[in-house]
Amino acid sequence: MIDNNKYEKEETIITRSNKNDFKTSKSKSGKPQNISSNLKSKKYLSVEKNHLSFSDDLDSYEENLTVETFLQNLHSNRIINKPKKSEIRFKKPTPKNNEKLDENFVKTEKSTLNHSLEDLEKTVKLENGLKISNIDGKGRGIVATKNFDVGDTVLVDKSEFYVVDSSCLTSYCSYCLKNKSYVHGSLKRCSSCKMLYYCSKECQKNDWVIHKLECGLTSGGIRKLHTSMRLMARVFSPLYLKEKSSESTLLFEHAFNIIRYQFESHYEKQSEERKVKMAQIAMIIGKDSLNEKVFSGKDAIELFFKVNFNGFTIFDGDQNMVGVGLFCKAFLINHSCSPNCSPVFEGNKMVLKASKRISNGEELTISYVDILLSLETRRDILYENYNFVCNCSSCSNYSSGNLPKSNLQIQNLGEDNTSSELTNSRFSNGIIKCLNFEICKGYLFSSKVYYILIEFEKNMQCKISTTELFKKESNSDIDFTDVQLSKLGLNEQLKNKPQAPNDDTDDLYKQNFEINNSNSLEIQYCDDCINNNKTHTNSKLSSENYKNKKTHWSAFGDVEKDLYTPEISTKAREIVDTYKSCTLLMRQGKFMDTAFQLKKGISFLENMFRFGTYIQLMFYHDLYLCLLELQDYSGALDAVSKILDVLSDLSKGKSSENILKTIIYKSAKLKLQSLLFELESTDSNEKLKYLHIECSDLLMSAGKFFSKNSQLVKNLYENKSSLQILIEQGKRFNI
Ligand SMILES: C[S@@+](CC[C@H](N)C(=O)[O-])C[C@H]1O[C@@H](n2cnc3c(N)ncnc32)[C@H](O)[C@@H]1O
Repeated sequence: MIDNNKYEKEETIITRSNKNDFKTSKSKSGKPQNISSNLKSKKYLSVEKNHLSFSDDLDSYEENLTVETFLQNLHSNRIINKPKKSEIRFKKPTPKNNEKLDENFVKTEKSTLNHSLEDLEKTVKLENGLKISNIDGKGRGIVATKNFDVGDTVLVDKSEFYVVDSSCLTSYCSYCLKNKSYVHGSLKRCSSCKMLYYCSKECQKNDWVIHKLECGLTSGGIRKLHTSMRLMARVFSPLYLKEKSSESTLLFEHAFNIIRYQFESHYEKQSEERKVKMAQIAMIIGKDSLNEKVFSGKDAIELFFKVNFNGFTIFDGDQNMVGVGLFCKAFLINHSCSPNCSPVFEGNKMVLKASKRISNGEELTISYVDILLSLETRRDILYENYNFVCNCSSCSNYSSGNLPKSNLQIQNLGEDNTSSELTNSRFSNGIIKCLNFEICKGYLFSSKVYYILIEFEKNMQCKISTTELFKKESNSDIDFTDVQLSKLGLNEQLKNKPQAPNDDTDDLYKQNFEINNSNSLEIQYCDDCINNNKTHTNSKLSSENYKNKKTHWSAFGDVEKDLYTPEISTKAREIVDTYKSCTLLMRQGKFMDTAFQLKKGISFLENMFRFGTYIQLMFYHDLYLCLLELQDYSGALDAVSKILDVLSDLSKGKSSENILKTIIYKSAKLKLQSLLFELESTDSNEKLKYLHIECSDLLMSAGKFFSKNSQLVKNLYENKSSLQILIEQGKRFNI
């Protein structure tokens, strides 16, 4: 079934005749009939970093379909047997109609959500040291029955149902999830659906049993199934298994039953609109099983919600998002914005590591969202996607107010006076990403603008005139620029100066912000972040700044005055210090040293996640800058936690060379790219010297860890031609 890269050959339309197989039909034109031609989804179940992945953000497929009509039609087999459009256009149900819904369900097996925890434990089979418990206000959860140290593996869980995300199907083997760069030869495409890729025939063969339905749906004409829909097709596959007793089919069935009977669906809490969306998907994917009444309509819809609410984003060793999977133990882990565990993946295997010390009796938690998001944003995501309001310590500490709100709207008035958005939702909490971020890597932010931002965030739009942005302030360690913020209706807001938490910060506010009468405001911003959008390059790597250790990226100056409790501030300082040295070391390519530095500051890890939240709230911009810098190199938190994994493994006498290599490789590659970028725009001798030092550092550090023949080194040297340019340039300047 592997295509052997004959992509150009004519597409085959497959009709499977076995009664268990999925049938596709031909349209008059001879092309596969598109049974979802009315699918109009633009967005689909999104997969976000550190999320349990899904949100059912589908646009409606069939606007007037209701759950009730879906079910009614289902039972009269009208929907399944190719309904006419007119037949499935019904009015929205009244609540009364809704009540009738249940009567229409074909009852299959009852959900076992209410079964005893002991039964669940027998089914799920957790490892020693863990048990399932009811957790107040959260449903079921997993609790430690022994102590775990930071870095310990707490749980290992292999997914039976997972998919490579549609955006990267060509880069990963759909079975073993290996990236193509680690595969001998190229990935081969499934000749049937022409959508999935495999690294070997063996992988394709192993995947076939679970890919079959997905393959049929795809080759049946729905050429571009969403990631989520493909996952759902996979979940349905065990219903079509022929060899009922083989080991793998038993595993699939076991997993399927856990998903079907144990995953939470939040069905009752879902809006009619959402249910309709799921019904539409059920019509497409679960068609046959619904026809054969293996499932009731409600069961099918619920199953889709279950898949929706319980998926994990899978990452590869480089922390790139690969796809989504369902994990039949880990689904029980509840969320906290200050979690004590963090999942890492080896293919479809999740390894849950303790990111904090976990005591006997403590609940295991992971973060379903990016902890660097603002409280408000986290809340929105959690409520929207997982139907709960988080009450963890990070959230409740701040629920009483005094929070910077998100959604600061700042517009950049370009030279031609066209306005364009400067905001970035991820860093919406007062940190404004430069429009040209990919080039500039710049953020507008400073703890000094903290208070003013809070004010601005209250529904107003500010305009920044770029012509005023670039006056440098001399004698400043950090490059600041005076920014003229002309405002829209700001008068009242500015007169009512924002409340600072204490006198010191109030003074700080006074020193830094001047309100003038002409409806404009002088404000100081970190300059390099927004330095001339058009020409700004990666200034953090510029030689001058590097040598003087005072780039705006390494503004490791004093942490600003305490904005919150002394305890938090002290912790923040410690972390800033740790980050400071880590960032520097990492920037120099001294990864081993970075690791040791991190080991020294091991308490950093314990607080890393917790402070992920505080960092942004407090606007300790130095700390945040460090984070960003680390992130630039190798995915910040992930890289750091990986380094720590390495350390903890090393200290247990194990070697995690591969992890370290991956970090180094990725970091090195990124660094190289930045250097080359710099190089292209430089004509200064001085700078070239610096670039060469950087490069040799880079290669030396790479050389420390790689054998010359390793794939990683080969990959790194793929950039050889660019390196060559660098060397040639160096020769010209006698370096
Ligand atoms: C992946 S499941 C976790 C296991 C779940 N408690 C159960 O019993 O199946 C996610 C669901 O658990 C609940 N949950 C997770 N974390 C929570 C938290 N911090 N507070 C309240 N509910 C939470 C929500 O209902 C959420 O949709």
